[in-house]
Amino acid sequence: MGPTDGLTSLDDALARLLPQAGPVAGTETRPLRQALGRILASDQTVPADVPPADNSAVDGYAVRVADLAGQPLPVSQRIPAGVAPEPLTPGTAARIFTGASVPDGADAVLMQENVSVDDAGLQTAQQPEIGQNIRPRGQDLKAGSVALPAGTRLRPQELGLLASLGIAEVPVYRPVRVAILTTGDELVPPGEPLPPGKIYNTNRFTLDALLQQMHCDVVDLGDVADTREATTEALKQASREADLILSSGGVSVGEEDHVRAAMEALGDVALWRLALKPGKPLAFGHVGDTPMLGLPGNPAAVLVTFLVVAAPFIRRLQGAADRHPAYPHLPADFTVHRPSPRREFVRARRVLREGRAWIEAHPNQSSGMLSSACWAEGLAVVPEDTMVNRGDPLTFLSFTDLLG
Ligand SMILES: Nc1nc2c(c(=O)[nH]1)N[C@H]1C(S)=C(S)[C@@H](COP(=O)(O)OP(=O)(O)OC[C@H]3O[C@@H](n4cnc5c(N)ncnc54)[C@H](O)[C@@H]3O)O[C@H]1N2
Ligand code: MOO
Repeated sequence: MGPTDGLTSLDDALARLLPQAGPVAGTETRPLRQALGRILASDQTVPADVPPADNSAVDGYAVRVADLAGQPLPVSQRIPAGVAPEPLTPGTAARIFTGASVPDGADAVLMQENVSVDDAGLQTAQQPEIGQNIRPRGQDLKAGSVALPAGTRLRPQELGLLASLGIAEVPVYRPVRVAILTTGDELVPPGEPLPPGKIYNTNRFTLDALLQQMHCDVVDLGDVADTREATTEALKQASREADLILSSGGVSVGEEDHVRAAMEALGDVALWRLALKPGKPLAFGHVGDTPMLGLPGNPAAVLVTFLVVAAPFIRRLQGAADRHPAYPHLPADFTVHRPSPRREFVRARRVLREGRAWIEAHPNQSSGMLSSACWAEGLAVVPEDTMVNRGDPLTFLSFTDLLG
């Protein structure tokens, strides 16, 4: 078999994999301050109009527009924010402040910069429209409507919106538990001396941090020796404790690559080898009933396969609604002369040149290299079997977009 024969396209792989991930069973109620990043488990309806009353958008004077024919208008009341006003006495104006309730009978608010006020009352040359500078009751949200549907990820603005409804705690899905195991006899934990032939374990830290950013609970099974027995034991433990298992390394074709064989023996390997660069040897299957993604060992392949395969899978386990973001297409400031049958995710960043944004690719795309991922702010997508000339538009996925 040639190096690209029998590879599954990324789109086919995702189409097979994602429907297998449904929301985890189990919800919990969280106070707003402890709900950041979590996924709403039920629709949140609006209990009462927001804002609850017509209120002023400016500091100034509330008037009835028709009364302006009889200027000057005496100032009959003062309405700071937080006070319930009296109805506006006909033929008068009310001093009012931003956010304060507009009195019944008033139909516009004049900015204080546009009026003069003396002992006789208020005068203005303005001809306000009806409703000017009034934020109407229910402008933000109407009672009974759905403010946020189930499946919404709670960002700072959603938490603020829930507070504006008077909601103090929300039902959210429980965190997804993801087990990580890193395999390889060459691995040494950082902080220890490095004997000849060894390298520091990189992927354990990248994966742990990616999962933290996705608000998952991490079950860290640590470094697993390159033996069938150790791998089997670790996978069994992972399947008992986690909703998803992520491993790094040991999925390629060498005889030291035990992960795929152990996975097959304990469950199944439904998919192996994707038309993806980096990340070709990725394996998907199950250990018992627990889904598992066996990511390749190369550190940049771990990052890319997590972002493009594991992250969408995790979002579904979390109960997050599907997203269909329109990613920007930007001209490439690089070339690809040799088309590849694997879709390539190129470590890249945006640069301003000639008055517009271009995608600059790191010159070294080795999948063993993380320094290019640190230089980058995202991934440019080079489609399968495609040459790239300078200026050709490519999709740019920022790391932030991919983790959202
Ligand atoms: N004959 C073939 N060899 C390889 C193929 C192939 O198709 N035929 N594919 C290559 C590709 S592409 C990749 S990617 C790697 C993936 O192999 P594995 O997933 O089995 O990973 P390992 O062999 O265990 O490790 C690969 C590489 O990554 C380093 N590594 C592993 N874990 C860590 C870690 N936690 N921290 C830092 N670095 C790690 C490991 O030392 C290796 O250098 O296979 C190619 N070979
Ligand atoms: O698919 Mo591998 O991840 O290129 O190095």
